[in-house]
Amino acid sequence: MAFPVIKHVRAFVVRGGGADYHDQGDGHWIDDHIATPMSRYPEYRQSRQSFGINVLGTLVVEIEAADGTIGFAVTTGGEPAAYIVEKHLARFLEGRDPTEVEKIWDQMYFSTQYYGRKGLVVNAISGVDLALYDLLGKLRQEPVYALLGGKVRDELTFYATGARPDLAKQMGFIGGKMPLHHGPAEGEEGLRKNIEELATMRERCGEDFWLMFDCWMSLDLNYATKLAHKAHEYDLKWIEEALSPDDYWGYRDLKKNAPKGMLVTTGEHEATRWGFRMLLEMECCDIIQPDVGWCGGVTELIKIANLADSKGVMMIPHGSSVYSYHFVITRHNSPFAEFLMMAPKADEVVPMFHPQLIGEPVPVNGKLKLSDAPGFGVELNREVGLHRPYAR
Ligand SMILES: C[C@H](O)[C@H](O)[C@@H](O)[C@@H](O)C(=O)O
Ligand SMILES: [Mg+2]
Repeated sequence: MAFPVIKHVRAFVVRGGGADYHDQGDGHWIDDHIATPMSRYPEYRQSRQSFGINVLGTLVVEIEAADGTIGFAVTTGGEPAAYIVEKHLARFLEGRDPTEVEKIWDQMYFSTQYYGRKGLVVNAISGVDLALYDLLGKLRQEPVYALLGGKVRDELTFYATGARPDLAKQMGFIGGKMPLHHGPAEGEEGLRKNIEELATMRERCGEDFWLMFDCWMSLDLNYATKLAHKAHEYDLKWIEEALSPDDYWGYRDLKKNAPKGMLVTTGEHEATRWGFRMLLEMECCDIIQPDVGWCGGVTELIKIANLADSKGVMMIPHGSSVYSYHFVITRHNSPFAEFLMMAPKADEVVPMFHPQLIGEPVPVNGKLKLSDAPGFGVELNREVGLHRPYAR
């Protein structure tokens, strides 16, 4: 079966929520005194937007085939990522057979290795790779999960990330991951407040509901160890991304220090098979959490997930809407998925990448059956104000 060649690659930017889901309005739980590496500076402690967590905005990648079929994807990256797509990556796609996914990925990665390897450049590569999978699904008239080997279960089961695990339990989620609000700079008082918040949620949620802390890279090994042991009293299921993504040695030690039965997780700011090989071979964590829009896309996540599977480590992608759902449903070592509560008070289920994806599915009672619509099963909302800063 011959496929139409790729004619155009276009990169757009969009502001206001969507794939850059930290780009929210005032009063949102996701920007309310959450501990970060910048919390050591009091002026940057209350709001992550104050230090620029939302500076990039959303990157939209569109890939148009010669027959007019368009695949697209959204991720975090904004104008700098759009520049990389238009000025550097597009040359490896335009005029090419869209089924050459591995060769295209290889050329995108190794042509940018001298200035990329992780972060923004791999976000851009991920956006292109996701758009290519969406295009392939539309050309083959198959959902992406069918391109990845098919479903291993009928539906997805979710935990919820947000400030209100008690409400998440009422909505049918299997667990609630809370943002950690106080880091080492706030001393013993901050540590006490963290534990008090956990104790309150344990009281409201009962014994069996999963509760987790998301520490967003904010801690040091000693603080993380103390937090884990104090939280063990309230049956914290996992402590997430406690340390810097570069501190593989610290994660190795935290996994040894953590109470028996508590999971150590990380990976959302890690990238490529090589980064995750380091986490796995140094035995840094019990669950890896790559974001498919940041780690290299589907093509790279296949390699990452298989590495984890070979070591008996769960791979639960960081919340990335349909882009992770289509992957998770095909993997035995991904038994559940993350859903990020994007309602400002975390009190209702709204589409994670709202308003960018038309037809974006959401869990109902904590579960979701994916449709068999082609590609990732969503369409781009062209009313969101697409801007193409580096049109060619
Ligand atoms: C809730 C966390 O602080 C982040 O905002 C969240 O995006 C990420 O860490 C997650 O695991 O969902
Ligand atoms: Mg996280």
